[in-house]
Amino acid sequence: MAVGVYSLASRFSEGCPICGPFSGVFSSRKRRGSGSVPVKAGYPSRWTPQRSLISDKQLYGPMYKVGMGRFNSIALNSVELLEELLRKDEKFPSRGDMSLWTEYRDLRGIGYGPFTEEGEKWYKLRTVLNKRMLHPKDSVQYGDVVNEVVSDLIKRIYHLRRLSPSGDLVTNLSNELYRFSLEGISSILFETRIGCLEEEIPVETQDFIDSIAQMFSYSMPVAMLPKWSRNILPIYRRYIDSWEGIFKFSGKLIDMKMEAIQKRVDTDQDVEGEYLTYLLSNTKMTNKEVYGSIAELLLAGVDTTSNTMMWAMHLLSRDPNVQDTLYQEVSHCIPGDKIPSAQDVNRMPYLKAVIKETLRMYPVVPMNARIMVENDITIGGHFFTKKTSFTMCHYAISQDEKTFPEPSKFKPERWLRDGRVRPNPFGSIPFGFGVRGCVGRRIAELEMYLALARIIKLFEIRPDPSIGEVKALNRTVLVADRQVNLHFVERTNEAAL
Ligand code: HEM
Repeated sequence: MAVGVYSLASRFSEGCPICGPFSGVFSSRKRRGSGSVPVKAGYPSRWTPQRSLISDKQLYGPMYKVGMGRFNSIALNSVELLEELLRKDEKFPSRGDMSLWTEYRDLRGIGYGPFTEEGEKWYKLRTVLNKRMLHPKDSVQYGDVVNEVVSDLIKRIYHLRRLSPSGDLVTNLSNELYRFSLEGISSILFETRIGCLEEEIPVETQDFIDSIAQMFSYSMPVAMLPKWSRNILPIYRRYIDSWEGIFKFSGKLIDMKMEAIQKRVDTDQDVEGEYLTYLLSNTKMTNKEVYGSIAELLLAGVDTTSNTMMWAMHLLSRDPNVQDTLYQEVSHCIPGDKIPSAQDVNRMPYLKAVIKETLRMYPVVPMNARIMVENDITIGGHFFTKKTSFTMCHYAISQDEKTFPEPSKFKPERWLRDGRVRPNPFGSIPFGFGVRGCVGRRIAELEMYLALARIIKLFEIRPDPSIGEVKALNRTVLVADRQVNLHFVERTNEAAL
């Protein structure tokens, strides 16, 4: 077995709130007769680490050490090991060191949110945040809000098509879907629209979008550079400025909501509202925690949803049969010009299967991490001391042909509950697992279902052959390696809006 050092820096994006990979040291001891854990050697040649996870498994087996300096981890690359680890998850699971994000919060006295908080405090925070968000019935209440945003997305698709020379092409779909997702999650979290789908994005909203992009792009250099360089190089200042921009924008919207609530309280009126109102009127949460949590929910909820939608449309455009089956289901369940409601989605199993299969082929979070904080642990017959960091190789695991025959084929029917044997549930867990799993799952699914159902009802989506073969890159989330354009060929007319 090869022995050497593997560069984690080229494998992970350390700004990643979900992987939390720059965390901890590991220490393993072999159990009698179990052999040692192989160490992965060499550097990947391109930024396609999710694909190299598949070849790693062939070279090193399902468990191997990856690391650089003090950043080490044990990669788990089989469904069995993944299940074993997650079934032993601790009461307060941890993904690892989040100091890159907590530093700014400490500097400004802002509370931590669900990503950055740990231990019992994290648990208490999640108890409040989960309500009105995590149960499938909770998401139903956001159906109308999401549908309003979907209507604007569809108007925008019509507008962009009209501008294109062929009359039906939408270019740079990722960018359009980013605007849709940010508008969608903001309208739920802030209970207000922020204009991302308008032709001219309002200046404050654009500054906010730029701040998010800046924060992610400066995370990497800030993590890599020594602390003493912060006063000399401008990078750290820019990184801090980006957080200022994020909190300035979200803080202003939260303050406006607080004022509105206060006015109602002062005039003895009932306080009614959606998620932010619920958080602000919840006595278990301080305002500091609301600021921290809303910002982290926003940051987690945009690229994840938008890239998944982009991959779904990309896959559908390349598979007319799947697209047609989806169209048949949607038009049967949603006759005429009716706008699908959150409840209607439950009558569309194929729609749900399309998203599930998209997330299997392109798990937007291709790797995730866990650190056993409290206890030593045995995985696959190997003993690891507490504080060991584990990397869960979701991308490779969901491409394993033992769990998913013909893994590179887009087959939504694998997920149908029509009597067939369904795959091992740990084979594809795009939203994570257990109490630390994704809090926004139901919201994300609702947004994707409602948008996709309406788009497919109105348009046949076709690929743009000029862009060539689209590959996935790991940039914290799985993104396309090029600009994706799609033809939206109209099935009916604009009156269906
Ligand atoms: C397709 C869309 C999405 C995918 C695939 C996704 C995936 C994930 C994954 C894999 C995790 C880590 C779970 C774990 O460690 O077990 C996570 C955590 C999280 N997600 Fe999502 N997510 C999506 C959308 C959203 C949305 C829309 C929101 C906000 C409303 C959101 C908020 C969060 C938060 C706050 C966490 C951290 C939870 C914690 O540490 O307690 N996500 N997500």
